[in-house]
Amino acid sequence: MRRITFLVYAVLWMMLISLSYYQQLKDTKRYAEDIAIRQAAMFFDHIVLIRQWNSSHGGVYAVDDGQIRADSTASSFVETKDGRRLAWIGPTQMARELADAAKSKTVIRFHVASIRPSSADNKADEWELRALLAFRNGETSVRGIAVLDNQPYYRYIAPLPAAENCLTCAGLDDDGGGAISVSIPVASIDAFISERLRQLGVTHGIIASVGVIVLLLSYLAQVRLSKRLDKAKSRLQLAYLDSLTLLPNRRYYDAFVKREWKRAMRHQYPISMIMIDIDYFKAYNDSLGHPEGDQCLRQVARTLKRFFRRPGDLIARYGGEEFCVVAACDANQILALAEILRKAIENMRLPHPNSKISEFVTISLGVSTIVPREHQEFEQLLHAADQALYNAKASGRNRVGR
Ligand SMILES: Nc1nc2c(ncn2[C@@H]2O[C@H](COP(=O)(O)OP(=O)(O)OP(=O)(O)O)[C@@H](O)[C@H]2O)c(=O)[nH]1
Repeated sequence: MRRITFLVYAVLWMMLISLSYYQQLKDTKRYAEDIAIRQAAMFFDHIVLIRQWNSSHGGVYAVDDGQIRADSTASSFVETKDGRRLAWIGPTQMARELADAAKSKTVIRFHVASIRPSSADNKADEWELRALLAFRNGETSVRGIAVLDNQPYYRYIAPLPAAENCLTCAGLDDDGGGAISVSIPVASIDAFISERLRQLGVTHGIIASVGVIVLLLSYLAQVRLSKRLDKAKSRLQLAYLDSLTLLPNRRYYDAFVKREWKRAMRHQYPISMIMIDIDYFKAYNDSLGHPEGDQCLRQVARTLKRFFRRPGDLIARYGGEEFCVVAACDANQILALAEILRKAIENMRLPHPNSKISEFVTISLGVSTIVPREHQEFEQLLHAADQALYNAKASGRNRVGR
């Protein structure tokens, strides 16, 4: 894993965790809102039940302790034989009383709201008014978040059941088009879910950190592994590559030629070799110096290497200023290849001040081809190529010998 890959994975992981955190946060808040609204709806049902009970008894009388805000008309009060004063309380007034009690004793608010209120207490606020109008358009309940006394509240409102409205129309008290709204402070629900939100944050933080640590550890392990591999590779290269020309070395050549020899013997196809020697290289070194000689070897190697791309072919540095080619091809093909190599070096036009045959660096080549038989050894191929090289040198250099 490269550093950029690690960073991309880490960023993706963090994005995934953030997305999950955001989604769960949203779900939890929506769930809390659902619970609050459900609670409000249950509250609504209770109030309706109490109103219906009151209404079904044609209102109730309670001892007038001076706290009850009964209708102030004289007919709203009666006196018992024992001299106690009783106040008459209708369903709407009863709801008001309960609303006052809830306000002073709980965080929940409820309100009997009406478009045509029988008292100022029942006047709908802006949010309720919109809901009351929505009921006229067929809505059965309205929920939402709205500000009440400078505080956000989950709010639920539903119309009073038609039967009860009808009873109120009959004269118990008059809240035509009435509804009851129940409001629960957002803060009370937030307090309820804050622990869950904290847990969500901690869990996601832990999962995110563990993921990043695992990624980091696997990245570091991979870095260590690739360092080891690089070391092993360079050790292997040192063992099988010639450090000057970067061509395979003599050790690699030995293993390669033995393997190819056996394969050629098994399948009975020809195996060929070219021995290559730079002409008058001692004179080159003597005139231009050893470092220039090294440079010349590198350039010759680079040029020769261009012609060897097939996996079955090999060019190696045999030693000193000698190179060796092994190829799975016949005598004509190896002869043609050798001639191509000779020309390629000549065409480099690398100045050779002390050569007796050219002003440029040239090579002599010896080729040999054998279809290996059981009793033969691969050295025969080498000896034949050596002999051919000797012939090329003897007959004037810068040529291919056979
Ligand atoms: N600069 C340099 N020279 C090398 C290296 N390896 C071998 N030589 C030189 O190559 C020269 C080979 O000389 P000889 O074997 O006499 O052959 P030659 O001078 O090329 O003569 P012919 O092959 O007969 O044309 C020697 O002087 C070696 O020192 C090397 O790695 N770098």
